[in-house]
Amino acid sequence: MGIQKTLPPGLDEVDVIIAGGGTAGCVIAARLASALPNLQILLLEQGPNNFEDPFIVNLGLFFAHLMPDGDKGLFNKANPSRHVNGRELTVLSGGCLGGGSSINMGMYSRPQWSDFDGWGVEGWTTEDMLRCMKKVEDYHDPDPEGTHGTRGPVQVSGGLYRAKRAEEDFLRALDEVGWPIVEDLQDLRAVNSFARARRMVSPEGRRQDAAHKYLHPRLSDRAHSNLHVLVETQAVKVLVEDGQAKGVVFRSNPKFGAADVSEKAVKSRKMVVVSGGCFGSPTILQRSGVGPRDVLSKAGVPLLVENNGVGAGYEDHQAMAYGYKTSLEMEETLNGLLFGLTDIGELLKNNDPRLGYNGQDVNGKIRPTDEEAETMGPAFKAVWDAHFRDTPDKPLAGLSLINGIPGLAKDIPPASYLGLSAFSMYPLSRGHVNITGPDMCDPVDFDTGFLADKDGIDIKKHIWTYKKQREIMRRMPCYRGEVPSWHPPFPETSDAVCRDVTDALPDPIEDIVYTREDEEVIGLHVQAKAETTWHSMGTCKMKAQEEGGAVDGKLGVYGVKGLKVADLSICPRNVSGNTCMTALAIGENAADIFIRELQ
Ligand SMILES: Cc1cc2nc3c(=O)[nH]c(=O)nc-3n(C[C@H](O)[C@H](O)[C@H](O)COP(=O)(O)OP(=O)(O)OC[C@H]3O[C@@H](n4cnc5c(N)ncnc54)[C@H](O)[C@@H]3O)c2cc1C
Repeated sequence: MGIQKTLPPGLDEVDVIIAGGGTAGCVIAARLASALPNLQILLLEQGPNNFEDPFIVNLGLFFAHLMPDGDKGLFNKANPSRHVNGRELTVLSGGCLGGGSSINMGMYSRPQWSDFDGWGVEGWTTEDMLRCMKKVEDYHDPDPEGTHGTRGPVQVSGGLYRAKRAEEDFLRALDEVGWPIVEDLQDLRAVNSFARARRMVSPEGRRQDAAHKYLHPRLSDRAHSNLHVLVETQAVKVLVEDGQAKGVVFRSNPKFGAADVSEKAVKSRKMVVVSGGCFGSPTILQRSGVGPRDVLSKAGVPLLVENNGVGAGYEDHQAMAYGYKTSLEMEETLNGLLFGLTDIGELLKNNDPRLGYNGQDVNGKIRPTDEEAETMGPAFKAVWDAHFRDTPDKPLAGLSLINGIPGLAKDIPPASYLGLSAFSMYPLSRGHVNITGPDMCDPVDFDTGFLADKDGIDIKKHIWTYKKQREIMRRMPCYRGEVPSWHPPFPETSDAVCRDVTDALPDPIEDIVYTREDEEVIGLHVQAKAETTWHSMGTCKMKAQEEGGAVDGKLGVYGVKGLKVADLSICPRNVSGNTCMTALAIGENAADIFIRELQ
């Protein structure tokens, strides 16, 4: 049937239903359809098709999806929280075919070696996941450690464009501060180092989303008549009968103007895979009657299977972004696009190389020394000893040089800014994603949990990172000061106060000395400004049920036969990297597991 918006007559029963056509979902649907040609595979995606959409295939237009009126993303609104100054954060997630991989910034990043091994689940070791990542990748750059794949569908390259002056300035500053620059930051081992960034783009600059790389080729090759895709179709709930998944209740998504939005059912003979991402998966399960007793009772959904792991333990990499003034020319940066001054039509007409550029040229993963950790107080030291000291590959923070103001800047005039984004790799704080009623349109009770850990350790991590990143930026030859609204408001009397400079800082450049009061100012600024990195995960964790897990090592939902979850919601613990490659690798590993079970 290919891609449709309504289920064609005669297709009211299939073998496998995949609810959610995002990053992992597309991989699973494609792999199952190829490996099991005798099985009918149906993929349901709540958002629109993404095929050849210029705002998707051109990575450089990613910022359009951040706009509040974007129709390819889902804007998940969190509850107000005192831990982030009472703000109601909005966390964007993928909302079209290809999910997050269709709208993300395409930054290529992978976890550290200790991450997957640390999950402690058979079949999900780092060796297992490295095999899956290699299966995903077609890596175009030097690979000194031999950890990358070259035969997978997803091309990884530098693309066509780099902002050379900012990149070289930043590398020079890194050298001055003493951070090593390595060839490959993503070899699963590199830490306390930086590298030129790679992107999930082809060498010609085309985005490598999961739908274009896995799904669309199979839908057009005439060899996969068993693969069916319904877009603009919401999976409302899984039909669970006698402890077994029997099908899915769905409806056309009213957001796209369908005339008939009544609920219908499609049956599955063998398996239902929920792959709705960190927000979609727990809410689909809870509407199905699978979840914590109190949540379902409050929402008025009859409890079929008590499963306390569904919806609990939400996490993200909490991010800070810092803006800097520079002597760069406007056209050496992406600020023209970010401030809406560049004519996108012209870029498209001229096939401008910046269309394949995500504005990130250098990335790093950094951690303090044991001695530095010691100076950050006994509570920090306890966390350090428990989570970091014996895993020396684990960074505390990820840094990226951003070739423009790192966000939607309404409060400052257009100019040639640079940004530095710094995110916390393993935050301690946790939130939740729960339904409040039985219907698709009932609001979701979403708590990010950001910065809510009892000893303020997540804030301390950002304070340490703030100081480190600023010392790099101050040493860039093009540095001309900080953008005050994108920095803590240090008092005039402080060494750390933000000032414009008319030239590069003269040598020797001394590190800023921060007082305790300055650190408090940074901490308050973090609470006022911390944002999502869009790396939501962990709301259906794969771990023992008595430890709060929702699914087992074969991704089976505890208490329901034939029901699986496969996306970033299954991550039992965080990973130190941007999460798209992890989601793709989860899709590959899940597909292998399901194929073995379905054969
Ligand atoms: C703006 C943004 C920028 C990012 N930048 C980067 C980056 O540069 N590098 C990187 O590595 N990672 C990045 N990420 C993160 C990465 O893309 C995601 O973590 C990853 O794609 C998530 O994969 P997933 O399979 O878990 O979920 P998704 O890809 O979100 O898939 C879930 C799918 O399920 C669908 N769905 C949800 N509910 C339902 C329902 N009820 N019925 C039917 N369908 C449903 C959704 O529409 C979606 O398509 C970014 C993410 C975003 C949003």
